Amino acid sequence: MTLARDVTTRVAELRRHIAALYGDLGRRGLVTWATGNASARVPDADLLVITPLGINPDDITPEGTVVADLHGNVMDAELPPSSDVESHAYVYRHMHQANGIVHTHSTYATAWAVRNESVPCVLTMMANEFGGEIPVGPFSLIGDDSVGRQIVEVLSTHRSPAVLMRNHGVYAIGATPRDAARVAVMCEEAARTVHISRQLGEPVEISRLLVNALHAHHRDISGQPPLPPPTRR
Ligand SMILES: O=C(CO)[C@@H](O)[C@@H](O)COP(=O)(O)O
Repeated sequence: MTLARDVTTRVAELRRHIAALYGDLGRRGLVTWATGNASARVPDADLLVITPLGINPDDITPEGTVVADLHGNVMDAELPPSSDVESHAYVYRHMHQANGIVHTHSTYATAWAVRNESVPCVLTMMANEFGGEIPVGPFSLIGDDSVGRQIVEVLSTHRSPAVLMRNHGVYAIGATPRDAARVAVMCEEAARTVHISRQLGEPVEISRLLVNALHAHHRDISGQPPLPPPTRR
């Protein structure tokens, strides 16, 4: 594959960034051995950079990441791509503000996914970050774009930038790969706290009005624009 020099530079930067970010997810305990993946859109190039198949975060290197097009076709790689490459590509094609995706099987969030239960919005940090509940998507087979289709479908009716895929794990979307990683960390934090709260009794809800006010205020002070609804193509 021959890329323009500026695209080559961007790809090299994103390869380093995705390798570092995935290593960090491992050190935080969000990805254990090879139970997740991460990707970045390459700006203005219809390409993405994604972690390779079955990689332990301790072992990832920039050279080991995979460059693919936005249909999941591998363009440059030493290793096979993540089995989710077509799903990440589908999300980038349909959510134009998404520039990073992180997938984890983090324990508490995945426990909610196994129960097919959304995490209710009962924390101010959830209102800030997710603008409501963290929804659950349906069971989807892995290996093609099925998971991506469901991510786009579910997130089109929620403000949350994360979705729990039933019997599977977390997919977090961000305006940058680092934002997606932050969303994945927040998702696990929320799932853990709400789970522990439920062991003590029934969590007290936050009204929709207050959730809206908190979310709007957070957007104003953080400068994070909301991800616009997905477009269907
Ligand atoms: O969730 C699953 C399998 O259950 C996969 O997405 C996960 O293990 C990561 O797979 P990849 O190593 O990215 O192919």
